[in-house]
Amino acid sequence: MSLSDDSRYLRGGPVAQRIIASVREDAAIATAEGFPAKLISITVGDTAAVDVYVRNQRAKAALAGIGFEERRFPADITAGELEAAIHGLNADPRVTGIIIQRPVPVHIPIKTLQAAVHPLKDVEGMHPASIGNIVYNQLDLAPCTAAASVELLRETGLDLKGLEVVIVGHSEIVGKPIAFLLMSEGATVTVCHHMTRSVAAHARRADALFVAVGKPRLIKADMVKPGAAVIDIGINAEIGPDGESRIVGDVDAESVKHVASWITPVPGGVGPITVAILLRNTMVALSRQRARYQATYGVVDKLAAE
Ligand SMILES: Nc1nc(=O)c2c([nH]1)NC[C@@H]1CN(c3ccc(C(=O)N[C@@H](CCC(=O)O)C(=O)O)cc3)C=[N+]21
Repeated sequence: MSLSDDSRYLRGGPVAQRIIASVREDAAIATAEGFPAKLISITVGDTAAVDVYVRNQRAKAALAGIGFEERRFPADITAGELEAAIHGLNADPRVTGIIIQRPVPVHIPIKTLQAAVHPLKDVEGMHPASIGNIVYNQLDLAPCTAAASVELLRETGLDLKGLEVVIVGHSEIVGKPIAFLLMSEGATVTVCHHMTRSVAAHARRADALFVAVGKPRLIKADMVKPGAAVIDIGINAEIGPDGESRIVGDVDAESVKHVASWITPVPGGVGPITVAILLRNTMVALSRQRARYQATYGVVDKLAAE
């Protein structure tokens, strides 16, 4: 059976399309009510992985009926100048959401930038106040890649309650939020990282294995439990046998597909859903902003009318 039509492949495209269709309906209603959604992307310097992501954001935002603007800043900008730009966007009522594309140059502390975005405009869920929500089981706006990976696991139909999940990689933006999302769903979660003694020993116990470390083909067939679901979040650029640049994940799909019951292709797996979730988060941010506006000024309007 060929790779592409093998039913063990969990493909992200159809899931992304479903999410975008629903976002499109919400965005059309909000626009008709006078609240068009607008997403601002902030890029600092040049990175290939960011270019792919931003290109897809622009295309899918257009499909969904969400405004999209890219602000590019040179790599030698200061943190203070960037913060000032973010404060300007926070204050602009036409701006619904702000995403700061990672990575940023080393002289800029990403945490400071993340914290500068107003929590109501934080469409990535990476502000310390937003990421706290997922600890409290409030899951409607979670970091995009993490939420996308969990959506793809849902496609298996596996019951998440009590599921043995192992996550390889404990980054703030992927591994840690996946752990919290799945704990909220009742899964039993193990998180492995660079100090874990035997990643293989943990990985082999997993009913669902998530991998987000950025090492091509790290996960081989002998690290996977027969029948497991393997969610590959890696995005690594490498030169293929034809001399062309290509994207590969962290899982050795060729060997793992003979052991796992489900695996996610790269590209075409988690990536497309990540973009769709970003747009969904933008609509969640918009409704929170409208609710805040109503709570603040609705009272004033009512008093004025009396
Ligand atoms: N603040 C921040 N948040 C991120 O989530 C973030 C980031 N910065 N910086 C860059 C990485 C990378 N990333 C991608 C997401 C989707 C695709 C994507 O759409 N991939 C498609 C298309 C690939 C293609 O067109 O070649 C796929 O995998 O099928 C790619 C890359 C998010 N990241």
